[in-house]
Amino acid sequence: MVGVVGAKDLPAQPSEEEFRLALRSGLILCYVINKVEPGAVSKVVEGPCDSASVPDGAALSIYQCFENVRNFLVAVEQMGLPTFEASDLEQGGKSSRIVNCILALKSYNEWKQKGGNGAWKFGGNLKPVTSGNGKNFIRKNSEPFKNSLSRNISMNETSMNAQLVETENNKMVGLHVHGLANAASGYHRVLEENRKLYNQVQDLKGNIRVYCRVRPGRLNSQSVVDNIEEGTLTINTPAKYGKGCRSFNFNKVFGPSATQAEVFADTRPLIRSVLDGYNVCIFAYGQTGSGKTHTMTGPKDLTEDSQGVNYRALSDLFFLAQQRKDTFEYDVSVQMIEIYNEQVRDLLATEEIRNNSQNGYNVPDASLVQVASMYDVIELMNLGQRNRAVGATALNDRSSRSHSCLTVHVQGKDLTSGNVHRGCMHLVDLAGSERVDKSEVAGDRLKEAQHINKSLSALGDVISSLAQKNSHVPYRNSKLTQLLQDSLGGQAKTLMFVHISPELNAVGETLSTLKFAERVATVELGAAQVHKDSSDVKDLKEQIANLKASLAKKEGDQESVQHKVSGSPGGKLSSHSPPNLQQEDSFHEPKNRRKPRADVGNAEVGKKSRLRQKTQSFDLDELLANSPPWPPVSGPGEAHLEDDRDTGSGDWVDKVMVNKQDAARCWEAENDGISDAFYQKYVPDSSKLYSEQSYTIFEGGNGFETVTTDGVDELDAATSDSSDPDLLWQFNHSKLPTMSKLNNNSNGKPTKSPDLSCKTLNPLLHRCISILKP
Ligand SMILES: Nc1ncnc2c1ncn2[C@@H]1O[C@H](COP(=O)(O)OP(=O)(O)OP(=O)(O)O)[C@@H](O)[C@H]1O
Repeated sequence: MVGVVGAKDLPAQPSEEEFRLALRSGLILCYVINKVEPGAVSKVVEGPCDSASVPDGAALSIYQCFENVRNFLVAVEQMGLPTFEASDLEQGGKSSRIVNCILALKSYNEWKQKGGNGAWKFGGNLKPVTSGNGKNFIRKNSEPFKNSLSRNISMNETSMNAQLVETENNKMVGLHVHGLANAASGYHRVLEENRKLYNQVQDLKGNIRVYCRVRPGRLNSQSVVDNIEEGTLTINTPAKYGKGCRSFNFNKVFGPSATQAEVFADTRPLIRSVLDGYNVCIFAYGQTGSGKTHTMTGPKDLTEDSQGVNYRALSDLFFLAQQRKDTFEYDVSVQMIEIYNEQVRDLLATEEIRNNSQNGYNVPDASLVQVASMYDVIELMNLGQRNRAVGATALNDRSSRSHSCLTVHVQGKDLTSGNVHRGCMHLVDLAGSERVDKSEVAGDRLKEAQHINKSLSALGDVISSLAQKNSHVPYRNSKLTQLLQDSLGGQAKTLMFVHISPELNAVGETLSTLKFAERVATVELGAAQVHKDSSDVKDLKEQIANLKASLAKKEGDQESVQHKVSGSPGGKLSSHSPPNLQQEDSFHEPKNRRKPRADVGNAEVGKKSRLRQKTQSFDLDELLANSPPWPPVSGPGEAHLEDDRDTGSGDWVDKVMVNKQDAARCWEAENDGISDAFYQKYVPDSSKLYSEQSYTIFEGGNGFETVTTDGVDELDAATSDSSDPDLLWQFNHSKLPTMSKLNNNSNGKPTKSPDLSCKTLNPLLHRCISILKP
C-alpha cells in the first residue's frame, strides 16, 4: 500500500531533483518500496543527495537494506544515524524486514523534523512475527496489529500526501533558490573578473601583492573573524578597539580551512616568473604563532600534503625547468641564511659557524649550493631548518627566533638564441612580532624578541617611506630591511603572506598586523623587469675581455721599459698612475673568485652525493648582490630612486646602499675606528662625499678614488649598468673580502680589498682605450 502511494505520485524515473525532494520529505520510502528492482534506484543514488534531513547516501542504504538488514544497520551507522536493535528488524521475512527498515527510517525522519532533540530511538511499533512476503505478513497478523498497521499506513499516507503538497512548494522554492543561486554566481563571476583586472593593474604598477591567511582557531577560543570572502576579511572588533566590524581588502584571503595546496596555487605564477628572469620575493609576516612557518615550510611532521610554499615553489621550479628542457637549460642553486639578533648566519654550513664574535657585524661565509632535484632541496632545507634558531615561548612552543631566507638563484640559457635569463627568489619566513609581556620571555629570549621587534619596526618604517614615496628610504636601519631592499625597492615581484591568529585575545596584534598589511599593499614597486643577458652583451663582454688582456700586456710592456729606464719599481709611469689603479692594474681575478654562473654547471645531477657546496666570500651585501646584480635603473615615480641617485644609481651601489647619509656614517665609522665590516668595504672619498655627481669607489691601498659621471661614453653605458651582469657578478664576488678573512686578519684590522664595481670599471675602460689608442 505504501508502495501504491509512491507509484502514483512519483515518476518512474525521477530526476535527481525530484529524488532529492522526495528524500527530504520522506516520500522516498514509498518510492523505494515501489522501485525495489535494482537499477532504478542505484542510478539516482549516484546523484547528489544533499538532503537536510536524510544524509547523503541514504538512498543507497535503503536500497541495501532490501538485501540485508545488517547492511542497512551498517549504512545507518555510517550515515551517523543512531543505531537501534538489530533484533527489531531482523525478524520475519524479507518484506517484514523491509517494512521495519522503512519504518525505522521514517521514524528517524519524523524525529529529525521535530527538531531532532535528544537521542533518537526507533519509534516503530510494528512487531514482525512471521516469515513470508509482505502480503502474508499483513494478512496473517492479529487484528490489533493489523489495525495498528493500517493506522500507521493511513497516517503515513496522509502525511505523505501532505508532504507531496510540501514537495510542490519545495519545488517552487527550489526553483526560486536556483534562480537566486544563478544570479549570485553571475555576481561572483563579475566580482572575480573585477578582482583579476584589479590585480592586473596592480601588477602593472608593481604593487606588492598581499595574501592574508587566517590560522585555525585554538580550541575553546572565541574567533574575531566575522567573514571571509575572496579578498575581504571582516573582523569583529571588541569595544576596546571601537566596537563593530572592520573590513580589510587584500589580493586574496585564505580562511582557516585553506589547504597548503590552495594557498600555493595563487603563488604559482611567480615561480614561472623566476624562470623567466624576474626577481621574486615571497615573505611571511605576522604575529608570533600565527602560522608563518606553517605557510612557508609546513608543520613539524611534514607530509607531501602539508609541505609549505618553499618546497612547493622549488618543486614547481624543477617541474617547469624540466618542461622547458628542450628550449632552456637551467642552473639552480640555493642559499639559506638567517638573521638572528642582527647577525647574518649561514644555515647551510655543515660546520658549526655560529658567530660568537663580539664586534657586531660578523657574517660567516654563506654556502651557495647547486641543486638538481627536489631531493637535493629537501635535504638542504632540512639542514637549514635544523640550524635555525628556534625557541619556545608562551605563545608558540616552536617559535622561530630569527628571520630566515631561502634564496634560489636560477640561470636559464635559451638554447636557441643564447640569451641568458637570471632570476632570483627570496623566500623569507620572518620571525614573529610579539608582545614580550604576553610571550613571557626573559633573558636571551627577551633579547631576541627585542631584536625581532626592532627589525620589524624598521621594516614598518621602510614600508611607510615607500608608501609615502619619500625621498629617503631607511633601508639601512636593520639587516632585515637591507636583505629585503631589492624586493621592496627594486623591480622584483613581491608577495607578502600576512598571517593572523583568529583568537579574541590576539585581536590587538591582529588589527595592527592587518593595518600594516594594507599599507604594504599600497606600495608600488614599478613594473618588474626581466633580467636578460642578450647576445649583444655577450659580444661586449668579449670585447672587454680582449681589452683587458691587451691592457695588461701593454702595461706589462711599458712597465718593463720603465724599469729599464728608471731602474726602480717606482718608475715614472707608475708613480704618475692613479694610486688605486696601480693596485688594480691588470684586473687579475683572485683565485677564489666566484665563477660566472654559466660555468657552474648544469642541472643534471640528481643524487645526494653530488650536491656541491661552495663556500665563498659572503656577507649581506653579497647576499643581496647574489640576486641578479643589475636591476636596471628604476622606473619613474619610485621613491627608492632618490636613494639610488644619491649613490649614483648604479645597481651594485644601490645594493650596498651607500647614500650620502650612509656614506657619512661610513666615514665616521671609519674614522672612529669602528669595526664594521659593512662600512669598511665601502669607504667614501671624504672630499667628494657630498658632490652631486660623484661616485665613490674603493680604497686601493694608497687612498681613495672618486669617479665622476661626467663624460660617460657609450662604452661606459654598455658596461656600467644592467647590461653587464657577469662582470658585475665576478667583480662583486671576487674582490670583496670574506668576512672570515677580515676576522682572521692578524693585526685585527680588516683588510680593505681593492674593489671593482661597475663604477670602477668605467675609468679603467677609459684607460684601456686611451692606452690602446695609437
Ligand atoms: N593553517 C594552519 N593549519 C594548521 N595548523 C596551523 C596553521 N597555521 C599554523 N598552524 C599551527 O600553529 C602553530 C604555530 O604556527 P607557526 O609555528 O607556523 O607560527 P609562526 O607564525 O611561524 O610563529 P613564530 O613567529 O613564533 O615562529 C604550529 O603548531 C602550526 O603547525
